[in-house]
Amino acid sequence: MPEARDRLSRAEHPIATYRPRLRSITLGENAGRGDTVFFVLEDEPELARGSGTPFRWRDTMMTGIHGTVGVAAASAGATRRGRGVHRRGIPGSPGIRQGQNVGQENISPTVGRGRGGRGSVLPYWYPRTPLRDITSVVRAIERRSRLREGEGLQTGSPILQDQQVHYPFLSTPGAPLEHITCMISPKPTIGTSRCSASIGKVPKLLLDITNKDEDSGCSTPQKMLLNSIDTVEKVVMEELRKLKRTPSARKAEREKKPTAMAIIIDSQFQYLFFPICIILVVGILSFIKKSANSKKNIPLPPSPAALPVIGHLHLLSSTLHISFKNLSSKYGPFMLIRAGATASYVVSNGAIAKEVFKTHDIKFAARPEFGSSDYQIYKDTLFSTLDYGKYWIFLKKICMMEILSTQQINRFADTRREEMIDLLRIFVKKAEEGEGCDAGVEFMAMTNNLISRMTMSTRCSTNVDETSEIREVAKGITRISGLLSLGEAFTLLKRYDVFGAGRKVKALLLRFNALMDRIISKHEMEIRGGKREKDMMDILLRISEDKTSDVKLTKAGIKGLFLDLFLGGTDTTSVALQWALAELLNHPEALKKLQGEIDKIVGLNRLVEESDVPNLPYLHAVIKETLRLHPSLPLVFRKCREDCKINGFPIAKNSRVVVNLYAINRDPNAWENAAEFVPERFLINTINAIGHDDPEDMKGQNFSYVPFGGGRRGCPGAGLATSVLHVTLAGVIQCFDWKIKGADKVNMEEGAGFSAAMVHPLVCYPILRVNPSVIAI
Ligand code: HEM
Repeated sequence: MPEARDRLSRAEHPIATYRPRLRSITLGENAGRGDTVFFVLEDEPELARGSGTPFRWRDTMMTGIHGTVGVAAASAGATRRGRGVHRRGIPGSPGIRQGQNVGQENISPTVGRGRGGRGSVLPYWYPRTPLRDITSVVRAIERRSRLREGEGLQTGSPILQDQQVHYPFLSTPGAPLEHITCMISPKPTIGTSRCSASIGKVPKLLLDITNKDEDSGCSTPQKMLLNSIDTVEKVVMEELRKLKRTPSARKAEREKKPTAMAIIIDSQFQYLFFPICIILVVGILSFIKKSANSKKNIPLPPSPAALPVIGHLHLLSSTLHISFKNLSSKYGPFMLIRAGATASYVVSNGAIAKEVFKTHDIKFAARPEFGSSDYQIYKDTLFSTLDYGKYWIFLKKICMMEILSTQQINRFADTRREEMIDLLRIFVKKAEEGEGCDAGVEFMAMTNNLISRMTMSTRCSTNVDETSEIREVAKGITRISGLLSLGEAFTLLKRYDVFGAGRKVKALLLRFNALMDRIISKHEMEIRGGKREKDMMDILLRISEDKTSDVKLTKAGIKGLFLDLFLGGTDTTSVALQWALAELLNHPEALKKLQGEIDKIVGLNRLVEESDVPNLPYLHAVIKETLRLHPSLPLVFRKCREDCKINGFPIAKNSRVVVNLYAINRDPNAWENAAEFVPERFLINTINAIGHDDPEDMKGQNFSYVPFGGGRRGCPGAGLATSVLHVTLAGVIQCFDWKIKGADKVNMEEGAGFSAAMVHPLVCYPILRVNPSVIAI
């Protein structure tokens, strides 16, 4: 109201002003008996005869309907100040022409500034827009009355046929006018069952207002009029809102809108239609299963509030281990997390990890099925994913007694040294050229060469055809496995390989298969030619020929084991080296301390050797602290083989358990300043919770420190990995000072994927600090 009321400056009674032009009309069935009376304002004859009415009908949507109608004395049933039904209902309708001021249709075109000036038929304070609405209503009433007189019956609104007014909330053009007519009619019209009898209260209200206006002398007439308009507006808008909710209005709205289904089917996303349906079905099934479980009163560990279908997926980021850790600080060290249809018990402290790795070791000695399994041509031979059973035990024995035994690792000490020297030479070259290098890339090349040489006596850099192809395959598999985890989340969805990741893995594995066939035949030929046993392939081929063994190692078995050695042994070790160097660069005092220790024990005149490593406790501490903060495989997946209890909660057979090594290694209840890089914590010369002097502490016997997992399925490559890590880092620190490229600190952001690598490449400058002749074989 402020605008209209601000305009009030002089008292003038509207009824007195317009009485000469008022004409009364009666409506409804009782027309003639004076039941419902309306006052209609007629055009002033001299203006009506002119080129246009002063009401500017031609400028509004009511163009061409001029004639008798003006304003009912009490402004029946319309809104004021331009907020009327027409304008609100029809954005951009032709009713308001461009350039025409909104809410000004009552102003005579002859009056420049309007408002009660000469030539205006309305007092200056009169509200501007309701006129059209009121007029259309009154015309409707008039036509209805005329029709009744002519036909005796009314079956619909005559206004519908000629006015074609569109309203946003009803699809039928003009329907609201019909409803307004109904509102104004004191009794429902015969034959129009659509209007409720209850909405006929508006006319009575209007009459009350009219009478009150005439009688009352308590306020200025302008205020009375505006108050009346307020009241009428409220009632009419309320009635319109009710009409909007009628079944017919809703039905019309529904017919107007396309369904979500139609949108999906018509759109470019139609290929997502079936996956979405499947996801929904899976979600519903898992929900039913969950509620069935809760009805059975099976106690469940704490769990965040889940969403239908996706469960807790919305709480998980691509760095899953960090999301789990954050959730565990809220929901405790043993929680239930659902990703789509897959539920996992997540373990985040050493005490519960001990139950999985030690107390119930054999019950958790299996791996859950992964999304990739259906596309895994090695699914029955891959050591790391095989179910616990006779064949897995047989392969584990081969790993621990033959290819990854301490004896075998020692046999390859020279190979490790050669590969380390090659790496250091690359850094010398960079130092001489003053160039920066991506240390991560160089570490990766080195571990690849090392594994290739140990497994099949070939190097990536010298045998481009074979080993670089293996490297490419291994990298591809690791990368795509991230995609597979989505199908994994929706267990049923993986069958459909929605994202095509399964097919890509299969293609890579077929490449690997062909490559391995070539390498195996080459080795077989060499063995037939009397070559002595040199590498892991020779060992495995010998075992495969063993007729006395009750389990046979097939060619497929050899390939599966090799794939595991490549997948498990390259990324993990190079990523750990990268983190170790990055932490040392961010902690120069630790770097200096390590250099001091190596200088003291080894000096600057010879290159550090594996035999020096036991005398370098700070080096051990640095590697341990690195693996504590950055375990290369931060999550360990296990499947429960028998019903059992963990942390007091019953765990059903086939349940999936995820041990979050990352969270355990950073548990603030087990570690002081858990997130800080403090290698000294491993130097304390007493048996403490961490067990520094416990030689088993890297083998998963101390369950607050589990970088290699634990129990039967713990990492079989831990011995090899630690040998490589110690001597390589020692050489890199002994021979060079390091500067970070372009910043004071290395960005330590952790990336997604199985091997928690650094997000940003570790680009740094080596500065030689030993005589280059030291770096020689
Ligand atoms: C820093 C280096 C490494 C780290 C941090 C690491 C960590 C791990 C972890 C956490 C597991 C899962 C253990 C569990 O389920 O409890 C694992 C499994 C495995 N690792 Fe490693 N690993 C490393 C290096 C290696 C190397 C060098 C090899 C072999 C050349 C290797 C071969 C394997 C294999 C074959 C498995 C599967 C064992 C099974 O399923 O029974 N790893 N590793």
